[in-house]
Amino acid sequence: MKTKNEWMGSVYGPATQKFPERKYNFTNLSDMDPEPIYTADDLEGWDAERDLGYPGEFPYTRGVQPSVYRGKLWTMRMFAGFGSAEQTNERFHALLRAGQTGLSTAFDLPTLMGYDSDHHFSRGEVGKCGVAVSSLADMEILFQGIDPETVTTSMTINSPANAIWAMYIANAQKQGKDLNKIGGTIQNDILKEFIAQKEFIYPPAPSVKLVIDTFEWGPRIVPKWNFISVSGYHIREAGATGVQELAFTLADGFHYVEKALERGLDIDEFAPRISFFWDIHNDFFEEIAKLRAARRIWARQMRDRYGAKNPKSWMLRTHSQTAGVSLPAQQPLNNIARVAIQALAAVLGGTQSLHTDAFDEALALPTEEAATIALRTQQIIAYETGVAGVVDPLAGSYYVEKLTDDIERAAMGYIEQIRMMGGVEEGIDNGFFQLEMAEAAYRYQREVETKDRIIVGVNDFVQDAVEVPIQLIDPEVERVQEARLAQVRRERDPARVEQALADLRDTAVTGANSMPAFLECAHAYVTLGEQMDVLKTVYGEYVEPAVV
Ligand SMILES: C[C@H](C(=O)O)C(=O)SCCNC(=O)CCNC(=O)[C@H](O)C(C)(C)COP(=O)(O)OP(=O)(O)OC[C@H]1O[C@@H](n2cnc3c(N)ncnc32)[C@H](O)[C@@H]1OP(=O)(O)O
Repeated sequence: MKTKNEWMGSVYGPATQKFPERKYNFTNLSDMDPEPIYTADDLEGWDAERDLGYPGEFPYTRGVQPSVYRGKLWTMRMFAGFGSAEQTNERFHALLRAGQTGLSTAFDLPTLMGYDSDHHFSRGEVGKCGVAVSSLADMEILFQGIDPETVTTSMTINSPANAIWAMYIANAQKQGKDLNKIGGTIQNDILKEFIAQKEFIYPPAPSVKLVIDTFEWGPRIVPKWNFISVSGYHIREAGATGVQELAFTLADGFHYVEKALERGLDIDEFAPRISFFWDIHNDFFEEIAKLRAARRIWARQMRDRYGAKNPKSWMLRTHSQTAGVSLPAQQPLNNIARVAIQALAAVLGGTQSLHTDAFDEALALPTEEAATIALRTQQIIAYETGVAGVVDPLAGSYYVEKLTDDIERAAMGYIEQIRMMGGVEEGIDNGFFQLEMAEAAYRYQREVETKDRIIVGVNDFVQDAVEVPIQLIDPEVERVQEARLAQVRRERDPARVEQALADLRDTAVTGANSMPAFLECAHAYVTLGEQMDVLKTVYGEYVEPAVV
């Protein structure tokens, strides 16, 4: 048989002289330039036992479970939340009735920033991009009729994660639920807030301390809970390439591991409950290879660098979401096709949990119809295409294996660079992440503007605007929240509130684990804003330095 080079020289070369390659930018979204073809010659030095293995075994390239989707389909977990707790509770029930298999909560901006709905900073934003939760009273309504022992719930909350998690747990305790049985995830990934999304309150060091409190407390008290979802999603949405997303996110994950080890925690006690979250963009094979490379890097580093012995500590389990940033407002119905392709990549990449974006995402929060089509897209992939019937069906593809290797190598290059500069917190301080991402975003935008990269409906194949109905938020929600907060403040025990806040403040002064104090605050109906404010008196507030 000919070698690849021989074929390129004797067959491909002459053929493309006669009929030249299209003048098009074939690079993927990480600026890697694929060759026209891959063969066994590209896998020289590749070792199937070392680099691929079997599903459910180190290094987990092929998936964390031996049976992957033949055992259990990925969790269909649609991110939802708007308006009041009552309205979101209704949407949650509708999604479960439609066949969704887990819940995922979107909070409004005031909640994400640690402000109560009646704070003057919250005006105009209450219930807009998610649900408003200011105290246990809201949490009780939000999850009414949903059993925390049978439905796992994710909550996208970062700076105020400890307080919101404590409210969820307090609500379960009030219903007499067994904390050993309740499962779910809090995002709780503050590092990517400093890198990308910018929803921070305190400076990096105390913020990371609060995260490590959950690493210590979670496995002992709520053992089935994933107390972190280390997130590449927001890094990617802020302009990073796929390789940068992978590298920066894994570097964040390693940073948390190192901080937990510094605290003296046992790696095999906390690491099995670290989870991840990736953004799945348009380049189909790049995204599949990214997920495979992510599992392999995590497994290798956790075993060989950090000395974890429990195989569960080596397994990178992940949620994925189709890329919001890839869904333009122009010709929005085309986004249904984009989401289907991205979701297929997430599934072929072996995700554990998936959110599919609604086609109207660029315009507003999804309407119920748009959210249902997005869920149905997952169900079509799961039940009609056959892709869930064979484990890691792309293994052994010359291209996919080579790309997995290349992405692993490129991401490890970044991870080593970050380690050399002194770690993630140093990279935040010196603007490294921001500059790298800005450069990548600029390059991408230039490619779009010069039509070096075609986005259908945006810079080519354009047509007149198509109107679609959008979801509007009733401003009345602000009044509902104000009234409920007033009632909470009137009816709670002020002495208990005062004591709970004093105890929470003490943890910031002494460095003690804050979770017991957050839990008591939740039970005492201390509001979110009051809790965040008392910690500000010790930790201060973070002001981002200018990056030049
Ligand atoms: C963009 C937006 C914003 O900011 O605005 C956002 O951030 S939205 C962000 C939204 N984020 C999310 O929704 C995060 C979602 N994350 C998660 O659900 C989790 O962290 C996850 C990724 C680990 C997935 O957890 P999950 O419970 O859904 O799924 P798992 O795969 O862990 O499955 C549940 C249980 O079934 C077991 N299991 C699963 N598959 C198999 C199999 N084939 N054979 C045997 N057992 C299996 C698992 O070990 C586990 O058990 P056991 O538990 O006993 O091990």
